[in-house]
Amino acid sequence: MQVMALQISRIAARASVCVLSRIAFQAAANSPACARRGVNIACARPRRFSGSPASSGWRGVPVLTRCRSVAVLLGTVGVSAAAAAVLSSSAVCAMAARPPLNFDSDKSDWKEAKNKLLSMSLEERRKIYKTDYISLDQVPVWKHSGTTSAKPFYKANDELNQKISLFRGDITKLEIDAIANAANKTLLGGGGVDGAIHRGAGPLLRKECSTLGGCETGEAKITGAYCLPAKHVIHTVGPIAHGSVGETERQALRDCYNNCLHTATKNQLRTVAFPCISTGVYGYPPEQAVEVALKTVREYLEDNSAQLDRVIFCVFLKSDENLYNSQLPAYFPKDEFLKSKL
Ligand SMILES: NC(=O)c1ccc[n+]([C@H]2O[C@H](COP(=O)([O-])OP(=O)(O)OC[C@H]3O[C@@H](n4cnc5c(N)ncnc54)[C@H](O)[C@@H]3O)[C@@H](O)[C@H]2O)c1
Repeated sequence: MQVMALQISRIAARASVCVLSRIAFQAAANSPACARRGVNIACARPRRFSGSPASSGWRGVPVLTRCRSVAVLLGTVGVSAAAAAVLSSSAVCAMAARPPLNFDSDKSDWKEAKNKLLSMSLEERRKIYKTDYISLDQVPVWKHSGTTSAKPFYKANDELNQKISLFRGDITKLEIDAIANAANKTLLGGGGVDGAIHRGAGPLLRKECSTLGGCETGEAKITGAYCLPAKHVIHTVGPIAHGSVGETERQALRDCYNNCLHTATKNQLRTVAFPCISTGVYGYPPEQAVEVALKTVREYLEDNSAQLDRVIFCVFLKSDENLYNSQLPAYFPKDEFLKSKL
């Protein structure tokens, strides 16, 4: 913003100097005094020759008055040029005096910080992370272990199988386009994965979240990720099940995965990671949640595979890792797996 102000002030200063000096010289050029001396002033607008140069000029105006008006004009030019110089130099000083943007302070402007981070190169961003990071090439594509009892629900599709990963670890370390957050309706942070994401991102995440007006169950809202290795956080609110799950809870959990994927592709994001939404404090039984998660992601990829490169199921608990390993072959079967079943 300062740069723009600086440029505008410079342009305005130059324009005023040019206009005023042109008027001043024009006045001087037309004065009979110049005509007598045969002075040819370059900036006077060339006119088609129509008789002697003295034929026009300030006929009937006293010489002293003419000199005074030219002096006033030139003085104005001088003053405006000086004012422009002062303005532009003070703007430059103001910019130079500004401390560097602190991405981990709630005193910083979250919009400015978010835009700055999104414009940075990967190397520059890596200096901002508050945590160590795991790049995408360190997250392998899921591979069948070969032994499973799960009956396949879909045809084998190797293109889709190449877009799925199962990763056990801390979602806040993943250096990808977006991580999903199992938030609550306030979007102002809490505990579990929500708390970890807010701690890793720093206070500007909460600052941006506070402008979103909360989030309904099943909805998804996107923000920057600030000091996290991910570029964005997609916040979603899972259903509170507390052990019992009906169609309402199933549909709400489906909506969480669908709306997060839709938010990602709408923002041209191609790599997304999900925690096990609702299976912690919200009490959704993990063995039921895994089926909703895999089915929803499979069906979204059937229709939108060109828009996504990787969907990572980021589990935290060993029990969840075992669940996903046992269920993945049914939702993402592979050819030789099917042949062996026939
Ligand atoms: N778990 C807590 O102690 C606690 C306390 C208050 C609020 N919350 C949060 O819980 C509510 C949402 O419940 P929820 O069951 O959807 O979420 P959750 O309680 O965070 O659990 C969701 C899943 O995320 C897993 N998880 C936890 N930390 C990480 C991590 N760093 N990386 C990857 N996965 C992780 C966790 O094991 C569980 O499988 C929200 O209010 C939110 O603020 C959690």
